[in-house]
Amino acid sequence: MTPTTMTFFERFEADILSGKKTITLRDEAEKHYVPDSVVTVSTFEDGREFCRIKIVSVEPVLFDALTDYHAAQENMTLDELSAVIQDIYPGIQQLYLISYQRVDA
Ligand SMILES: CC(=O)Nc1cc[nH]c(=O)n1
Repeated sequence: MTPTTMTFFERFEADILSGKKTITLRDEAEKHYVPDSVVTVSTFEDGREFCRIKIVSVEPVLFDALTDYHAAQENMTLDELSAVIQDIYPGIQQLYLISYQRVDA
């Protein structure tokens, strides 16, 4: 079934709303998003809905293959992105790069 919701940590909300963060890296459990589908986005902490996004693409990427380009799309340095991903997904190599566009409400 096509997922219709996605959660983000509250600390990412401003970057998503401003268009500075245009990708998210997720694990195996969240690889089933479908390009062109529209997803309601809410905060992980309290489930507050704050926007909708259209999924552009879903591609596998290894943690060790992350680059400055990926980091820029997350509005981070590569060191910051690596630390964030290691914190959220400790020890995971296989990630899924989900690219998205904000959809007007
Ligand atoms: C809630 C949650 O897992 N949020 C994540 C995980 C990875 N990247 C991201 O932007 N947000």
